[in-house]
Amino acid sequence: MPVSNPEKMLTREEVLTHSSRESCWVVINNAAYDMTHFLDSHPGGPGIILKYGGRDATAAFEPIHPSDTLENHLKSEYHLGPVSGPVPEVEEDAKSKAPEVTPGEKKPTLGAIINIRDFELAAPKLLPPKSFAYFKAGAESEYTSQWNRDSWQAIRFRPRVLRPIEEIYTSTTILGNECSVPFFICPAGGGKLAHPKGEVLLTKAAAKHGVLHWISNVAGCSQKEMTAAKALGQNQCWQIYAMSDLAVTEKEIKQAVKDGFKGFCLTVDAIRAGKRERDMRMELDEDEAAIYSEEEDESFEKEPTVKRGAIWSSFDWVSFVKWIRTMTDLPVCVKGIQTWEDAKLCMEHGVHPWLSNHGGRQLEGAPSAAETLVSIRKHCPEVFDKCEVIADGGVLRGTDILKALCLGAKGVGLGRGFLYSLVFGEPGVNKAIRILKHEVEVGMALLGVTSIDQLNPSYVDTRGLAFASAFPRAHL
Ligand SMILES: Cc1cc2nc3c(=O)[nH]c(=O)nc-3n(C[C@H](O)[C@H](O)[C@H](O)COP(=O)(O)O)c2cc1C
Repeated sequence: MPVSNPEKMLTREEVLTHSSRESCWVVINNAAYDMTHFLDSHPGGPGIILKYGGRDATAAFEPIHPSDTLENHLKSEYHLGPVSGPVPEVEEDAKSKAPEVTPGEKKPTLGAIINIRDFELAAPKLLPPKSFAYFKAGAESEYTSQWNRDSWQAIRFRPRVLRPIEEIYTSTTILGNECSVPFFICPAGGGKLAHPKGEVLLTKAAAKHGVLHWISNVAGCSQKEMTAAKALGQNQCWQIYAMSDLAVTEKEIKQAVKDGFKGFCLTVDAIRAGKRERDMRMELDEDEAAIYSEEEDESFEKEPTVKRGAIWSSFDWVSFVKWIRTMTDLPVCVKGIQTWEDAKLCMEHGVHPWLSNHGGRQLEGAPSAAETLVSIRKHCPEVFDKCEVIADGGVLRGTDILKALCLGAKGVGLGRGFLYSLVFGEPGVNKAIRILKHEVEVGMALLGVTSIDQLNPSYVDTRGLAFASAFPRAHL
């Protein structure tokens, strides 16, 4: 039962007694919250809240929840009020702590990073294993996330020589937004697992370099914080997971329009959470597991790895477009297009195809964006004229970006690359952008082009893609 007088200062002793399924309170930033009625609605499951029952959960709560989460999702009667003294925290396991430096070992430094893969190699030495696993995880055996990378490599260039190359221009537009480079920051949740300030640092670095930032509606920072972090004239776009409570999503979209966001995408490849086993193993927690007896073990009955609320899965092409067009005339992408047939449907419905398999985190065995680009070119090349095709997945290099552009992509996104760079804060993201821009420039010069609009399919040979796809490399 919620306490009757929310103004009353709660005592530490009182809070400590509410640690069961029947009455579960947690303390966040010195205020107590009654979670009892929210336990079964929590997207991450009840176990994790019960673990913090009667305890201070601030350290576990803050990295994964926007600052307005409690205000938005927990009824005000369950906001119990301030607690008079410190409440004990739960001792975190080693998987939740940043690794200690062993004698003789050096922590990776930003100065030593020379490519995007270096950020990935540095991240597990700086991040708690759970956080790294969340970023790195792909679905099931992770061959799709690996295949995303391999498929860019399977494409070869056809460089042209003896062309005068003086200045190189990397600027372009993506959905009408001026961008200094043809790559952008993909929407991704979990930024605060990389850095306490989270996605606001991504947006600051993006502003500094004229890079488009596409912000996730399940980012660790709230919509308000992301808007506040926006520089004057900066282009930000908003990614939508249509949540099962559509009214919440509608409110966000309307707010994003008001706040001057420049475009939207609906992510459609995640109506269920992919089975990310790397992540699941990290989440296995003996304390949580002990809360249930063997008979009560309900794992695999519900979504096992979901970290967000349930998704509205009843849209079809017509109802989605009708719905979004009641709220905005801005450019809209459908993120998660994996076949030429669906790319064509995007064209027919006046939206843009975003070729993505969610970084291999959703359907194991899904095609890479490189493959989908090739099949659109073969079956319905008119899509490239009528729409702006966006691509992401497995991009590590400026040359990967150029290959996608040669095949018709207008903008190329990176998810993990920027999350790993965020481990070094804003300077890390700045460096990632500079590295990619440098690689794009060098690649363009060596290909024999001086501006992005000169890139076309004659600069690539995609024959190797079909052979390479026959031999995927699984990692788990
Ligand atoms: C940790 C993580 C969180 C992500 N969160 C979202 C998200 O909230 N919304 C979304 O549309 N895509 C999300 N994605 C997918 C990315 O937008 C993008 O499609 C993918 O990361 C591209 O592949 P890459 O990581 O190999 O670059 C996420 C990806 C990662 C790795």
